[in-house]
Amino acid sequence: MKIYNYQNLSKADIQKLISRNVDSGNEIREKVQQIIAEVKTNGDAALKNFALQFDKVELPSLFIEKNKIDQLANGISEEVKQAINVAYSNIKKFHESQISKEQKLETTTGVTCWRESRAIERVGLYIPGGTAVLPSTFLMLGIPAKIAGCKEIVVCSPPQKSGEVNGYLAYVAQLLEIDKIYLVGGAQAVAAMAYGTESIPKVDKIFGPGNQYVTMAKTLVQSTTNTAIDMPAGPSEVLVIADETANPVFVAADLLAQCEHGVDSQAVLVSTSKKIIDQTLTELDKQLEILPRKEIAAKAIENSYSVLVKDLEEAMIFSNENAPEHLILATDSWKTITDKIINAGSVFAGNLTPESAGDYASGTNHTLPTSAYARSYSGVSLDSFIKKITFQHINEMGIKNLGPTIETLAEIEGLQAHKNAVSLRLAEIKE
Ligand SMILES: NC(=O)c1ccc[n+]([C@@H]2O[C@H](COP(=O)([O-])OP(=O)(O)OC[C@H]3O[C@@H](n4cnc5c(N)ncnc54)[C@H](O)[C@@H]3O)[C@@H](O)[C@H]2O)c1
Ligand SMILES: N[C@H](CO)Cc1c[nH]c[nH+]1
Ligand SMILES: [Zn+2]
Repeated sequence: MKIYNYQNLSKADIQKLISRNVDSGNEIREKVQQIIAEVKTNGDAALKNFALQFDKVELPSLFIEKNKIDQLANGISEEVKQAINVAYSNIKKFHESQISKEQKLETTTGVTCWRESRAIERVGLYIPGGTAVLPSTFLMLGIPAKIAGCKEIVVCSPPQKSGEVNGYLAYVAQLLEIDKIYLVGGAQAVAAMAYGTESIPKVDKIFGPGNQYVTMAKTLVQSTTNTAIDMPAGPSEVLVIADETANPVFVAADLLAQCEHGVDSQAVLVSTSKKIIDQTLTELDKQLEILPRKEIAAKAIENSYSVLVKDLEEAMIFSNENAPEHLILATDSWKTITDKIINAGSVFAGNLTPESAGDYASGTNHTLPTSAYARSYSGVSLDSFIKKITFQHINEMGIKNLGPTIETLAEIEGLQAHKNAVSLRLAEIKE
């Protein structure tokens, strides 16, 4: 892992360092465009062909239903069920706490404005399953969708070699009372949910993380269909800010946790202490050696780097530029810097707070913006599954009070019909 000294970095160097997963040759875009076009034209048949091509599975059916889900879920151990139940309960508590009702407001006497929430009716959840199947993602997307009250929840996940999903995903489906899972992965799953096929219903919004193909597909379909997306949530990344109070063993473990997701993941260590950087790098090599996903993590470490800074303030400046998906504050002084955080998907504060807690079970959502999109996007929450509709009611006093203002503004915009809509009411009231 390369070490940079912040003092020696030019603005251009920093921009280069913080850019990640850029499809500069447009290779991913072009491939995904072809996949989308194929699904649009050939529907289910294309999905079966892609399952064969990418997942190496011949699928007699593109989905499994309740009987099969129950059978697969029954095959998992009580211990795992218990762990999933704890995660389910914490995620549910945290997302239920996001339910809110806004007050009605009288902006001018007789003019009342308010907002009401409505669930997005048809949502599509993408559960990654390429290099690792992620039942935790099913919890992270399914729980807020259920709390919001979405009417139709379409779930897609790549078929496993068995031609099914694994028992852990099936158990989560049971908990969420979801009776169907589509065995479709990658860009083709996103295309299917955006355009609809013979088997897969078109949805209003697609949620979920995925590799660069999935993320590109989401970005493309949101500009070519009326299907929205949660955010670009691509290859996992982490930035750790560590001072001399950090524990290099924990820091190395946190860096590797995101690196093991995929070869295109990235881990960044920003430290005020050269000693901590050196100790972390030594520890990184040690821990990497015994990881089952060593090859994947080692590749991701090639995309990773560390930066030596003069103090925590400088560390925060770099971190805000980077806008990481996950930001770990490996310092006992974390309380002194939280208000300086401007861009981050999710923050893990203090030396005993591993990022894995948020990945699985503390309650916060792990579906988060990557590739610096944390500058403008929030992670998934209950709000992601809800639209807020504005309402207004104007009574006689209200139209008398506000009418002349509207008439003047309509007049300066040269929109006579707008003005008439007020004037005719005012005239009627006077009569
Ligand atoms: N940002 C977040 O919130 C978040 C959360 C969890 C996971 N992730 C990320 O999700 C990703 C999951 O990736 P994954 O690959 O394991 O699973 P995935 O489900 O995203 O992708 C697997 C699918 O990709 C398609 N695919 C594979 N190779 C292809 C190729 N050469 N051309 C076209 N399509 C191809 C196949 O259809 C396959 O089914 C990881 O990068 C992980 O870091 C991100
Ligand atoms: N770290 C991932 C988000 O980038 C989420 C995840 C799922 N399972 C383990 N981790
Ligand atoms: Zn993770």
